[in-house]
Amino acid sequence: MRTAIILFNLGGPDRLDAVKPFLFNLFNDPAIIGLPQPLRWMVAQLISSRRAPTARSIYEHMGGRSPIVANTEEQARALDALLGLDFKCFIAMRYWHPRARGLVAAVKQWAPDRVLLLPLYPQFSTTTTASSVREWQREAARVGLTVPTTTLCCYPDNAGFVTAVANGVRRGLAQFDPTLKPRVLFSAHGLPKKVIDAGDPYQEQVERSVAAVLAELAMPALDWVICYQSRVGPLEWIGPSTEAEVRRGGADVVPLLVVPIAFVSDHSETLVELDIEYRTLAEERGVPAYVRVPTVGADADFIAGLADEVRRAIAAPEPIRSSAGHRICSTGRSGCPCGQMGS
Ligand SMILES: C=CC1=C(C)c2cc3[nH]c(cc4nc(cc5[nH]c(cc1n2)c(C)c5CCC(=O)O)C(CCC(=O)O)=C4C)c(C)c3C=C
Ligand SMILES: [Fe+2]
Ligand SMILES: [Fe+2]
Repeated sequence: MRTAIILFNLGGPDRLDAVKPFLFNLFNDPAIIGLPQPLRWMVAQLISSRRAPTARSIYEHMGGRSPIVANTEEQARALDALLGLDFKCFIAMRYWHPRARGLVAAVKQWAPDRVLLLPLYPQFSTTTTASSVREWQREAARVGLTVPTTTLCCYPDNAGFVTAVANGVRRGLAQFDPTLKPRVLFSAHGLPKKVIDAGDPYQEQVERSVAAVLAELAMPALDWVICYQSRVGPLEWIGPSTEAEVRRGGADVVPLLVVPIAFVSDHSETLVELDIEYRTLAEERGVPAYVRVPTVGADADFIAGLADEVRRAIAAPEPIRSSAGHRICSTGRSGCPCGQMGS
């Protein structure tokens, strides 16, 4: 039985000239801006033009490109090595290359008996996982890739993921002067509040990830908070913001340990926003020490956790179907909220 595993992530520009079209693809996604066409197309042109200079300077800090593809390739190689020859990982980024459109033919040519969609987002959101799944379904239908396909919707408290994050927290805490009592900021990508109000389970799943990490750490006296970064646009986003928490760390004069809890590899949101912008803010605000925990990347525990999810998904009974009738969840988790979110 040959299984093609499609690893989804958001993607990022591979050169500075790609910043604007990457942003356009992002804002033209109905999962991000829910306007009808041609209005969405016009708004996406406007916002991507406005955002491009800021985004360009972000990517200039990383040598003019996002490292997200290279980092995802490393994860794919590690997962391939663990799963063996009956499995093959392919990478599909949502807003820049390699994209689903260019990938479906290669997957079809590999002649899998089944396809497993594995988002590199531990927590499900309509803006990320559901959007990637929908694009994959469209592209697979276009080339007649009709083999059974299931989606691993989410794995917020996967044991390997949780252990990898908890180990990162332990290593991070060890970097502080033992007389100091750092505060842990679990930082996740934010979302507009109205997306959560419409029933998106992302925030609840982020909270579930943090609860699992805290349970594994078993440090009842730990000072911690969940916060949300990377806000763009005029809408109200869920909070507290990571930026506000960095300021609070300065006001309270506590050292900060920043832990990415929704990103599983490094890119602009970690290498620039956390490592440059918030570190600078922390220095300006008098935070006594600022340490950022690396993302889980190709950490052995994390990759083993993904392999567990793959094996469990394959063994699961009939997947939960979304309201649109698509197979969206193969976790076998009863009551998994993704099933109601449409695909
Ligand atoms: C405006 C809406 C956005 C929503 C909603 C959103 C959700 C969301 N994004 C990620 C993960 C990533 N985002 C990345 C970049 C990025 N995201 C937005 C906007 C929204 N994201 C923008 C405009 C950008 C581009 C960079 C910038 O201009 O700031 C990336 C990739 C970064 C890279 O490759 O360098 C990731 C990954 C999640 C997990 C999420 C919701 C849960
Ligand atoms: Fe984003
Ligand atoms: Fe699910």
